[in-house]
Amino acid sequence: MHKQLTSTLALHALPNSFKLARSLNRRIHFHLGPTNSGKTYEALIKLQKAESGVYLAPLRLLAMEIRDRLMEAGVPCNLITGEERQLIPGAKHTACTVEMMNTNQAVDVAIIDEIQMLQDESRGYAWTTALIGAPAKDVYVCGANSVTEPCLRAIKALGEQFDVTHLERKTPLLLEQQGLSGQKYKRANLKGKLQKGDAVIAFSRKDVLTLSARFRQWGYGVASIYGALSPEVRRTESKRFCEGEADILVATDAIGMGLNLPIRRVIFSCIDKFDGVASRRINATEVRQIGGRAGRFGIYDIGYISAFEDDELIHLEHMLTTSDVADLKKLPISPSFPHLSEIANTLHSHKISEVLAYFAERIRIESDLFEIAPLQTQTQLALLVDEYAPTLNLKDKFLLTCAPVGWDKARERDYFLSCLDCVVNNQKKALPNDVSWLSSNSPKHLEEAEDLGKDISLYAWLAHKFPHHFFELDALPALRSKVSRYIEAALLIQAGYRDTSKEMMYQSGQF
Ligand SMILES: Nc1ncnc2c1ncn2[C@@H]1O[C@H](COP(=O)(O)OP(=O)(O)OP(=O)(O)O)[C@@H](O)[C@H]1O
Repeated sequence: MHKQLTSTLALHALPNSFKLARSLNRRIHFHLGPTNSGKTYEALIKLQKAESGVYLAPLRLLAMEIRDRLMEAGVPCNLITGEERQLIPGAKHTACTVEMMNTNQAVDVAIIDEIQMLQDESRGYAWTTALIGAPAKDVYVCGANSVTEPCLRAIKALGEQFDVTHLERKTPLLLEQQGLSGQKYKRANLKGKLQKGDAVIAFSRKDVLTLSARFRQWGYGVASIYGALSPEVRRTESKRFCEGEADILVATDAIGMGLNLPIRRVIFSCIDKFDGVASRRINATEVRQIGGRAGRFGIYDIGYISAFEDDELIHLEHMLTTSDVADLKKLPISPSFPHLSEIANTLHSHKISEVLAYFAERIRIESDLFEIAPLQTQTQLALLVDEYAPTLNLKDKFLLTCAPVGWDKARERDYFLSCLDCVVNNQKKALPNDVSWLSSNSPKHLEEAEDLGKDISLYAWLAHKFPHHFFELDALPALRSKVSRYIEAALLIQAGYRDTSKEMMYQSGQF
């Protein structure tokens, strides 16, 4: 049965399923290089001048930034993400998140940004689809040089024309000789060492808030950016830093992609990051991507990287000099609904988790170019969907497994389940409540507000897939904006926590 299924699914023939792309005689231009090398800048000029085009973004934030940029340049541009469709009459340009690419609409120029995201376990497959299926005569592929080899092999196998431009950083990047706090970390040693244009990097929300509050007490204007903040809030915070209202930026690696920030020096407050399983040292890609943000071209002549402690600089130096070429031999692909439907028919199963598990574990493709992506997140959501919505049809179940939900976060999962309940019982679901504290001046609901922001995002996503059940899309922007305003105000006065994780480790003698 397995063999028969594999040949029916014909995954190795994936490129042929993008008929429009195959018919366009595409030329692929690889613009590869480190951060701040101008690789996106050059491609954006081509996009702007083209009759029609699409920009494929890794984040909603970046899609918004590019849409604004094109509009400011007088080029009407649509914005399409999982959460919104802002269509401008007559627009021939679109900025969208990579998963929203329209494979049936030919354009002159497409930009695929941050191609190194092919390495991302849950979303990498979307970059494969973009690379193989973007329906444009000229496709600009921008990003780090870390995944070039499997991309080039795929393009050569397609027989398409390509060129590769390696770009260099536009400003030098220097590692400082001493950590801010010297040999051993002491909180008091940092005082007076920070300068305007510094970005202090921490790897948890708690540390970002604690350091932000402390630096504010020391008299600095501070902007804060971390993953749980919506793109709207991140943009406001980044604007405060860009316009000089904030002297210092405190951020997680959420600044690694997508924002043009006038950073003079990136300072790592620690070099360990919890990656969901364990704490580990930050790797070469992370150090380059985050540290490389220093020395924005046109603003600073040199970018600097530093750390709190001298010893941490040794690791940073090592990461800046070792190769960051990824161990990615083949491009990840994930199943489309017709694939899964085929498997479901063969297995006589109505369970999406069973079908996905079969795909992930049993389907092997004989291809030098492609391999099945790890489908862990989707499979976990599928288990929830089968348990709580067993009667839904397979197509709806499949859609729900693609929802942007952190299945391992209890609160996010609970909200998702409450939405699922409405779909399965054919009920309507209102937007989350406009709670009274959103109108208050107290920062104590900051975390709740971040959670509310995530629920609103999921609601928006569902409203585009199941508009009958999630019917309040029109009221959503006002609530979203109220939540953002609350968070922005709270960030300016929040008190943080007593100690950072590094300080707690020192106190507990773990160093
Ligand atoms: N030739 C140029 N003339 C003027 N400004 C430029 C030029 N090239 C790049 N820049 C500016 O330098 C900055 C970095 O450029 P760009 O965003 O293209 O870099 P990148 O290599 O894509 O890096 P990142 O990964 O950080 O986005 C941007 O602010 C961009 O506007």
